[in-house]
Amino acid sequence: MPEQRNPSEIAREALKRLAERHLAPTPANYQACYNEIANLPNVMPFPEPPLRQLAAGLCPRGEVQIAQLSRLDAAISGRSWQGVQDALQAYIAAAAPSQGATQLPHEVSTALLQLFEAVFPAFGRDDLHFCAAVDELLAALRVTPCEFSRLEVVLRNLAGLAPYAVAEQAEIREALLKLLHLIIENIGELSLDDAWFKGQIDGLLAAVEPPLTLRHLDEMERRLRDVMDKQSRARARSVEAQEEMRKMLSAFIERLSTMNESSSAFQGKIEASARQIEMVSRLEDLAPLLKDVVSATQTMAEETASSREQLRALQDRVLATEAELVQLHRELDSASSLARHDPLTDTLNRKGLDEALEREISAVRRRNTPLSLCLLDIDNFKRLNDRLGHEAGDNALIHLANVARACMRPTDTLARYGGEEFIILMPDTTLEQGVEAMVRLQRELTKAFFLSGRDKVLITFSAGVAQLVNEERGSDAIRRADQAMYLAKRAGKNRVFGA
Ligand SMILES: Nc1nc2c(ncn2[C@@H]2O[C@H](COP(=O)(O)OP(=O)(O)OP(=O)(O)O)[C@@H](O)[C@H]2O)c(=O)[nH]1
Repeated sequence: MPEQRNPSEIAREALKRLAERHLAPTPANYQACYNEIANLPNVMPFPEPPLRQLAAGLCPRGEVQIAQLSRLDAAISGRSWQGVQDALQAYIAAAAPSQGATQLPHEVSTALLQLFEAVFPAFGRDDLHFCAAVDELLAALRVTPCEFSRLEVVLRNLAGLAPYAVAEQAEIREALLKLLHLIIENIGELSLDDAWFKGQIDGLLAAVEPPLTLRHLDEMERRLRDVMDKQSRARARSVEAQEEMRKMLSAFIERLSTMNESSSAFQGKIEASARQIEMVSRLEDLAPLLKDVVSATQTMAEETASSREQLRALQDRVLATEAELVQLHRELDSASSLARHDPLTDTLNRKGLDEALEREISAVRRRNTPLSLCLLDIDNFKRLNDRLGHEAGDNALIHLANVARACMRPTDTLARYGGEEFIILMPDTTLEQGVEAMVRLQRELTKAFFLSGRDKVLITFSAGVAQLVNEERGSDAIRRADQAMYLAKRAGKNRVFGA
């Protein structure tokens, strides 16, 4: 039977053993020596505090690691070594894929799934093989865990089909554009006699040239609507006018035939009376015959007068309809003012600007990007008009619009706001960038002289630029730009001020 020793002796002995073995005097080492001397099983105390410290130092990435960390917490609380070991192994396995890993981390497969689900609808569902391969890929990504080997197979399959699907989409786009060209040209052919139509059609054809942006397409749709609107109004009115003319013509013909009938009846009556007169021998027999002739002549004269009257009324109506048609043509020709384009400079007019501004504002609010707008006013334009004539003034406006168009971004919009005032909408542009863009336009204008006959004329402008602020209405931003432009004029003209 082993000798029973008291705890204070064991404690002293344990201290001596620590010193003999040159062990660090930690509680764990002391406990181990004590147990050894006392013949107790050497149970390691559960190191909860350091394990908690370790757990607190871990930075989990992704749902799997977060789950394993709470498993580790639970294992520490339950003082389970096995639990701690399992949780740590799983935590490490869920880290970024190392060489030899066979599964895609969950967060990566989820992100890929979201990306592909957003991108693939753009390819349409025309190509059945491609669609099947896409569905396979999405299904593989939806499986948790997502195996690399499976993913590789479906990706290879999809990569083989993708170039054909992309090429097909490009071909479809090109074919649609060709079709659109054809339709527009055809509309143009039908309306070649009208200069307004011709201008709109040319604009439309220019708009369908690549690069094709949503703005281009939107612009094209609006122009096409103008053309269609004008055509349908013209067609409706000319059908009506034709109908009126047709009715008038048939009334005219009817009238002529009645006149003809009554004059043949008159002729017959006169001839009969003449024969009877030849046969008459007594004067008293002649009197009633003459009376008949006089009354037939009177009736004829009355009918002729009324026919003349009716024909004159008909003629007046024809003339009125003709005048109405001329007026209609005039109205239709000025329809461009109702449309969205300024006929002189081919920039947007006020109506077009309002629509474009609304469109841009809702786009910047959706995308949370900046929008700047510039109001520019040509300097001393009255003097230019007075010196060189109104036509030269018009050409100067066209020149400015052309130079502005050439140095603006394709996404910018140019509109004629008033006589010699223009507005430029600049999406994705801050106030600073907007001011820079306008200074650039000023520089371009000094290089691109306006030629009036043989005179080189330098056109300058003053401008105010405003960046749309939160919830601000377009009209308020224009007002701010206008005030800044006014200050630029006051400061000596040929300047750009930010609002
Ligand atoms: N040729 C031409 N002139 C126009 C047109 N629209 C407006 N104008 C003229 O532009 C001139 C503008 O004159 P003002 O408003 O005094 O401005 P300004 O002479 O440019 O003077 P500042 O703005 O102070 O530099 C007027 O004479 C208008 O008749 C147009 O379509 N064609």
